[in-house]
Amino acid sequence: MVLVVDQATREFDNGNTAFRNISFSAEHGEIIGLLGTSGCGKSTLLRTISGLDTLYAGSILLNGCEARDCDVNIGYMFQEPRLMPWLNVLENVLFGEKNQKNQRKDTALNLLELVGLKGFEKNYPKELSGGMAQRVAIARALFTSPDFLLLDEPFSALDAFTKMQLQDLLLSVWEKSKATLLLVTHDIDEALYLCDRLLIFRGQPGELCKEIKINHPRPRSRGDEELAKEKKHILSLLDLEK
Ligand SMILES: Nc1ncnc2c1ncn2[C@@H]1O[C@H](COP(=O)(O)OP(=O)(O)OP(=O)(O)O)[C@@H](O)[C@H]1O
Repeated sequence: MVLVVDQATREFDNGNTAFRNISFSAEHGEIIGLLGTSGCGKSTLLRTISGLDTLYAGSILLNGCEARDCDVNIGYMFQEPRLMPWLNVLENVLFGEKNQKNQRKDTALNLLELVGLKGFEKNYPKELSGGMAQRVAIARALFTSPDFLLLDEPFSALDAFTKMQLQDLLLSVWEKSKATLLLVTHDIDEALYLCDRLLIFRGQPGELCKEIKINHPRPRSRGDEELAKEKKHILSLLDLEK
């Protein structure tokens, strides 16, 4: 197991507890979806796994090393692309790279081609559509060849068509990189389309109420009847079924 979360809890100074006694694990190359109602601690959990938030109780092991202490290669994507407005597309992908050798530049250019942005390397963020900017964010997240890719609602601000395109793009880059993916999403269809396993969270503080294995082979069909049944099941777990 490349990720082992054991009885993890995050309580803030003001008394808020984001999540409580969470335990799960992930295998190398798995795509895990984190689903749950608003405020049940999904984003905070992702931050603690990334090592950005170190004040958790319990244990979070990444490749056998405690998250707060280790230096694992992690890519992070958010709902908004968070690009540097004063840097062009290529420079955004290369941002933070100390070694400006041509080889790294080639890696960035290859990634931009992979995400469909060949020819836009010199454009600035304000010249891009929302979908294009998120493509840059994907390329940037993959630039360091991360072992783990953490995605916090990465497509939720996009229109339905762009969202579907980028979901397919994510799958195709994952096929090549085989990073372990953790995807926070509110979109059950997206989770069922992309993930190998879903973790369903509930409550405030959030607790893990169910793990669901999605055994469907890829490529999956978005209209699949079995997945539609699974969606109904998830809606009932979240008390959202009408
Ligand atoms: N820095 C903080 N200080 C105090 N409480 C916090 C802090 N960050 C998050 N929380 C609390 O932790 C809980 C979980 O927040 P979090 O953003 O992780 O939930 P979420 O499931 O990602 O929500 P959403 O789906 O709405 O984005 C909330 O009650 C929130 O108020």
